[in-house]
Amino acid sequence: NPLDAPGVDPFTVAAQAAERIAEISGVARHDIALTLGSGWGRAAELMGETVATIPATEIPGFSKPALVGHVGTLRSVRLPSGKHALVIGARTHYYEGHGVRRVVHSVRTAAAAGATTMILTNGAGGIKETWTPGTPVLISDHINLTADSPLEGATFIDLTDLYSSRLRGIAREVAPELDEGVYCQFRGPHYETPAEVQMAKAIGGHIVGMSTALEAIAARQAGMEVLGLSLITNLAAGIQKTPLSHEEVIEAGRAAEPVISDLLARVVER
Ligand SMILES: Nc1nc2[nH]c(I)nc2c(=O)[nH]1
Repeated sequence: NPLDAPGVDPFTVAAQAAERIAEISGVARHDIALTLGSGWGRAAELMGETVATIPATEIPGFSKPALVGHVGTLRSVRLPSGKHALVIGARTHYYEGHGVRRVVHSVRTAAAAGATTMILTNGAGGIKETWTPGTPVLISDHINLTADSPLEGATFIDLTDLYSSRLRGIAREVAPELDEGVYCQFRGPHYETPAEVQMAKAIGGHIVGMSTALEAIAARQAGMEVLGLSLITNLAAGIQKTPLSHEEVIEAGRAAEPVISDLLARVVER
């Protein structure tokens, strides 16, 4: 992967990736980009007409998906407004151990492709007991527990209102019932112990996951406006009485898919 070469500039690779996307899709500029996490996969076809479906392996810096079910493709979608959305279905997770550059490459590529809005979605564990599996929630802020950053060198970036209150306002106009919470990114790939979930709660977290925070920081560095949405597919360990199971997670995501994909399509239309 070109991003692994020592001394390579990740923004150069992102520019090459954006160029390739423009070539293959025939779309010179994408106005908005979305990363679809567990349970959000259906949103792409609901939000507009797919102009091109691009295998991630065709694009410099992207890698084959590690998760079964995560189809490693990017889609160029023409929205009813005539704008274009770049839908990224090939997220690289931090726990794959390929380094932060690979984790945030899709965001940097989206910015290089012209996107000024980055919508980050994920599947996550819920700490708030009122959230049942299948509940989508807005991310109001994050706590980055990875002890890592996509920023290199003295790039002191402000992260105030990182999860745009303007975009959250629009989302709530579309779906007033949406709750919100603070997202804690753990390194994973193990789920948290009940004690770690209580720690996350004690430090102000409401959602536990293994993605998104590092991507959001990179999106801010690229000057993009960020909207984050978590699909609560399970209550975090210790919050619910039964042990976590990956099957339960997949099932909850599948059941919620039509609802949240429609929600996302309506938010994007705005
Ligand atoms: N860290 C963490 N990530 C998750 N992703 C999903 I789906 N559920 C969880 C969870 O309970 N904890």
